[in-house]
Order: sequence, then structure tokens, then C-alpha cells
Amino acid sequence: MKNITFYSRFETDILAGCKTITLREASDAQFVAGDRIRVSRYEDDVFFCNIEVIAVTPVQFAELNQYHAVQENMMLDELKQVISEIYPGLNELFMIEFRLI
Ligand SMILES: CC(=O)Nc1ccn([C@@H]2O[C@H](CO)[C@@H](O)[C@H]2O)c(=O)n1
Repeated sequence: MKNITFYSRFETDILAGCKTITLREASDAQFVAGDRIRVSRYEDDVFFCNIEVIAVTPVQFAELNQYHAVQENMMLDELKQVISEIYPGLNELFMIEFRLI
């Protein structure tokens, strides 16, 4: 089974079903619809759930909008700030939509 990591501060939102996308750089988005993925925390590699990928879609940083923010359970400004810190200067992102399984 493939694996993906999330920063531990997002674990609660993911388990509650209120964070249903993640925006990643290409090298971290090598998934296709239907993939079942083990999810663990980035900091300590502790497993916390499995997800199924619904879709992987290219999205530019400049095109991020309220839809993305809602799916991330963040304000749009906050989301842009978070992504700028993780991927400074990167415009080519991929939206991974997922559901808990
Ligand atoms: C741990 C690791 O390797 N990388 C990442 C990269 C991104 N993210 C989150 O996805 C969304 C969009 O980027 C935001 O919620 C980010 O904080 C994450 O949790 N972990």
C-alpha cells in the first residue's frame, strides 16, 4: 500500500472528515483515483488512517479559491500562507481529493 504523510496538526481535521483535499508538489502527488493510501504523521511516522483517492487535479497557486479553502477547513489567506511556507515560490500544485475508508 502507498503512503502519504501529513503534518500532525492536520490529523484531527482529517479524522473528522473536515479536511478532504491536500495540495502537493508533483513529486508528492503520484497517486491516481482509486488508490488506497496509508496515512501517517510527518513528525513521528505514526499511522492514523487510510484514505481513498477520489481525484488528482493540477491547480496553480494563483488559482486557489474559496472552494479549496473550504475543503482544507481554512480561510483562503491562511491556506495560501501555509502553502507558501511548505512550497515557497511554487505555482504548479496538485489537488488530491480523498475520503476516509
Ligand atoms: C508532511 C509533508 O510531507 N507534506 C505536507 C504537505 C502539505 N500538507 C498539507 O496539505 C495542505 C496543502 O498543502 C495543507 O493543509 C498542508 O499543510 C501536509 O500536511 N503535509
